[in-house]
Amino acid sequence: MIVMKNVYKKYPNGVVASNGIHIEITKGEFVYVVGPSGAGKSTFIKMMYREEVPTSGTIYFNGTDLTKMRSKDVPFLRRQIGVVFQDFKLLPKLNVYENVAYALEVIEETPSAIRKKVTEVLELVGLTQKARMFPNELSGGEQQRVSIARSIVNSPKLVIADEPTGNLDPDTSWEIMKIFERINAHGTTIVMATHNKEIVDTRRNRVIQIEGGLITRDEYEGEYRYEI
Ligand SMILES: Nc1ncnc2c1ncn2[C@@H]1O[C@H](COP(=O)(O)OP(=O)(O)OP(=O)(O)O)[C@@H](O)[C@H]1O
Repeated sequence: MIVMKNVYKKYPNGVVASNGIHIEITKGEFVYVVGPSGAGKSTFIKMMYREEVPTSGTIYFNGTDLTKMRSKDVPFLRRQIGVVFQDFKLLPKLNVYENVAYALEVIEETPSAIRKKVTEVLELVGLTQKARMFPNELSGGEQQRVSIARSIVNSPKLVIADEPTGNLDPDTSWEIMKIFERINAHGTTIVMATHNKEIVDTRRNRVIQIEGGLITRDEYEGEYRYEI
């Protein structure tokens, strides 16, 4: 699904955030990305949905070379990838239903298809009863569930999450984790950057560790451990 070959990324300020990354992530995998702050985790995952472009090297997403992709084709790529952030990034003036529906309206789905899909994903994340509420009326965990619903409403092949439990208490983090596991069980690939040791050590999955812009560990059913 994702293949990175010799990916190097230097920001304009001279910081090298990827220093020769090789990786392959296969359809259906659940992958944690761990490593110390500033290691290059966000840069690594931003390059997967072309939020950042490498300085050199190649990145394939389902056979398409993202480094050669024209800007006009980027929206098409984004429809195949759902993204979840630590700070939710919901639209404050839209209610739960509208926040999720928005992702489909921009791609001009029919109203009946939108209703069907939004209803389904709100059910999946357990927010059917809160569909008419606004983001500021929701708890952090509920807001994150809206943002997950929004990320999957297009039925993406890949969901990328950057510290999705970073702002949540431990119990709520577990609920969010279960939702990601449910999505993964449907065959969707999940790539999740996280600092949550408890989750990584309890729900064992592939662990890719990044330090200083390099992959320093890649283990199946790995632990969280890294030296700070
Ligand atoms: N847009 C940018 N411009 C310049 N430097 C950047 C930019 N984004 C990130 N960096 C730098 O690149 C390095 C890697 O950053 P990145 O955000 O990828 O790390 P991270 O592992 O996700 O960190 P954290 O766990 O703190 O989120 C850091 O030194 C950071 O300051």
